[in-house]
Amino acid sequence: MLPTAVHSGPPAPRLAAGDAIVTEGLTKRFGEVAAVDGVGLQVPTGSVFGFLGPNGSGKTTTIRMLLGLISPTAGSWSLLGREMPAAAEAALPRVGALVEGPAFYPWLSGRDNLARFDAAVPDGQRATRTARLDGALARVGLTAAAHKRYRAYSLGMRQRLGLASALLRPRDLLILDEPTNGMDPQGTREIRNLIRDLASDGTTIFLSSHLLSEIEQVCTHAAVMSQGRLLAQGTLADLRAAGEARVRVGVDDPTRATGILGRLGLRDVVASDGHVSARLDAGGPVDAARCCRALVEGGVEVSSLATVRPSLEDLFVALTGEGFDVAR
Ligand SMILES: Nc1ncnc2c1ncn2[C@@H]1O[C@H](COP(=O)(O)OP(=O)(O)OP(=O)(O)O)[C@@H](O)[C@H]1O
Repeated sequence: MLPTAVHSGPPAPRLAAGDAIVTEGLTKRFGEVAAVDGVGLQVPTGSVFGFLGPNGSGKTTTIRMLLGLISPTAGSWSLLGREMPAAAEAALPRVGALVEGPAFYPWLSGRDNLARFDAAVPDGQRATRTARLDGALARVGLTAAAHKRYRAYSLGMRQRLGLASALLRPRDLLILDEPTNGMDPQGTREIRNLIRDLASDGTTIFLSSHLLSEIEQVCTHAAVMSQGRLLAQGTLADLRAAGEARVRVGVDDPTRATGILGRLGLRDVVASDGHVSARLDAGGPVDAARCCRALVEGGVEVSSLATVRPSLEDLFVALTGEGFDVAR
């Protein structure tokens, strides 16, 4: 899927059978504020899809609409190929979610809390409950701490118990809102490994984050939100490739080199200590080899040559006009 950089109304994506989530023109207004504004998401089945955006950009509101927790003001969406909200009863049992942390009782153990959740699900057969609880606890690495009271759990353990509650049934899609928010590096690593684990079993995972590093480490795809609007989406590789490349050449005479590259028609030519760099327009007539040839023919000594692509961070800052937290 090619990245779509969208600045004036996102195109409505085609409804593809292979997509776990599709939204078209999804919009939520709170009074005058458009918290989510015409969002068209396309989340391929089997992807680990990062929903990235600064605080307040509309991620949680989008997720709450996807899950039917609030109604959109406009737009439509489907989960696992089923039109929502009409097919909620068929689709939602196959969707696990972690939004705003489930309410657990502090004085009950993790396992007892989970048992309460399991008992509340209509198809939770009693005879198989023990196996379900043990399976979910094992999945999130809480077997040893299963009988500890919830109030003694670390933030990471609490978050993992939340995930366990989402995993009591086999799921085709997991929707996780900021699953590592507020966690220390160790807890973050644990959740990240768990996500990789779940994804390797074929579960589609849609997770929101305001941390670019989170998305880069675990996701195959990403979408970027800013002020309620979807600015871009695609595979991480496609998003990276969408940024404009620059050629950077080590030279003995940057001033002369600047003139030569300018005459070639390159834009944004910048000379710095021992180097000259310029923008390489994608598909344009001038590539790095041609730059090098022109410089040498013009009497400039070339000591190094590199094509530099902007990082994802550069791209996202350019799209949103805001800095992202790139590390915790
Ligand atoms: N119930 C509500 N009533 C009024 N405004 C709301 C409501 N819920 C969200 N908003 C507003 O909608 C915008 C988007 O909020 P949202 O929580 O979806 O963003 P977010 O990207 O998830 O940010 P964060 O990571 O901080 O939760 C914000 O301006 C927020 O104040």
